[in-house]
Amino acid sequence: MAAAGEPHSSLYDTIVVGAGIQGSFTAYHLAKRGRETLLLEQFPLPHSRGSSHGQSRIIRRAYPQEHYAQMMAESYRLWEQLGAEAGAPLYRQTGLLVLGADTNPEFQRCCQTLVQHRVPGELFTAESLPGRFPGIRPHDGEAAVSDRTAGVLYADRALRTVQDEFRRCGGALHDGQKVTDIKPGVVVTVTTTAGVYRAKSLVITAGPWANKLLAPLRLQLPLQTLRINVCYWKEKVPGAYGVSAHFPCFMAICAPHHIYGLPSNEYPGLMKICYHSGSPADPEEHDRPPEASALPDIERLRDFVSKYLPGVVPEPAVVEHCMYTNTPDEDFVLDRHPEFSNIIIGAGFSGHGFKLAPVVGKLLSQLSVGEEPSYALEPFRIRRFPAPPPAAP
Ligand SMILES: Cc1cc2nc3c(=O)[nH]c(=O)nc-3n(C[C@H](O)[C@H](O)[C@H](O)COP(=O)(O)OP(=O)(O)OC[C@H]3O[C@@H](n4cnc5c(N)ncnc54)[C@H](O)[C@@H]3O)c2cc1C
Ligand SMILES: O=C(O)[C@@H]1CCCCN1
Repeated sequence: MAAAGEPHSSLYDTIVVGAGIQGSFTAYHLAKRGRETLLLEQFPLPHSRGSSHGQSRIIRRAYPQEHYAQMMAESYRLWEQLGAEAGAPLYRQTGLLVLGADTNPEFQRCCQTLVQHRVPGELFTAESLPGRFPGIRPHDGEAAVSDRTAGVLYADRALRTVQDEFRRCGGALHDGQKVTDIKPGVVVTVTTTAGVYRAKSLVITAGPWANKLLAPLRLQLPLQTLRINVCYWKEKVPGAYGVSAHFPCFMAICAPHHIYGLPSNEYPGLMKICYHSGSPADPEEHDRPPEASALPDIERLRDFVSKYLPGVVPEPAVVEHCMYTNTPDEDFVLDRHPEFSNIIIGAGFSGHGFKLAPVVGKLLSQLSVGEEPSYALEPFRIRRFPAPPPAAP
């Protein structure tokens, strides 16, 4: 086994490009199995220009799609295991409320998966909900279902922990090295701004930069990169919507996009409440201030806060930024490159991939060693997208 951080072979089993949560988990699973693994990251770590930074993410089993609800059972176990290995918990159970019109099909599918998977929780009507959670004011015809297993992942800590554990298992992590060229073949050659590396397989988990890396490999996925405003809102009474007051996470099924919130914790007195969409942006422009036309999301959030959360000031107190990489159906891409079978792609996590990263990493590691994946990968195949029209002559 290699000493921490030191490759001892010029030919790696696998190179993973991108040390966000998906690449870091993939590398961790590989190193844990004794594979010689190199994880490459373009920016010095930690950084906040991709999708995996920040203190919090929701973890939940309340999913309308069966395939995610199923994967989440294992994901919880793997998060628990990683926390135990590192000696620090990686999430806090707070519960989650899914709020929606009781006739909404997505709301009903969430209820069904929770029942099918025997997830502990309760169903509330618009009348019964305020008795239990006085901070939320639902409207007539709305209902809520709780997922008691849900909570808040400590995202920054989780990312650092999985990278530390990867190194502890003998993996090499080179940050501040941008991959500038990939030569496919039985042995893949990867050139960075600092060196040339070779491996038997390559995993690309480049977040919003995925299509930039795939273009020279003659592949473009239908990905849309969005800049998301991450908004924090002031509680009128500090702590009233806090984890200590047992306020849960929530996900409101609204059209055209959901609104979700996390109890106050990371910034005392501030609740994180966000819109599940943003404005199209190139990841290189992540830090550019938004144009006025990019703010309808904040208007929608103000309206939601004033209608549903009477104890929260309807004006964002802090706005940070993060990137989504969306597929048209918001399902992930977990697949082999159609031409180069030893190049594996993990992309399009569509704003909901953090909680699933332990399982995603396992699946990508299985694909890269040529093993049968533990879950059916049909929902995640590249071929579900219509082929792009041929380029004009
Ligand atoms: C505001 C917001 C809220 C979210 N909320 C939730 C939530 O509550 N629950 C949940 O489960 N998920 C949530 N998500 C989604 C989740 O955070 C993402 O799905 C996940 O972080 C995606 O990780 P990634 O590794 O694919 O991408 P990234 O974190 O972007 O990682 C990709 C990495 O690749 C590197 N890279 C790119 N190109 C190169 C190159 N050429 N050479 C070397 N390195 C390269 C990048 O620098 C980057 O570090 C949220 C996302 C956002 C933005
Ligand atoms: O993955 C999640 O749980 C959050 C909340 C809902 C919208 C997407 N992101």
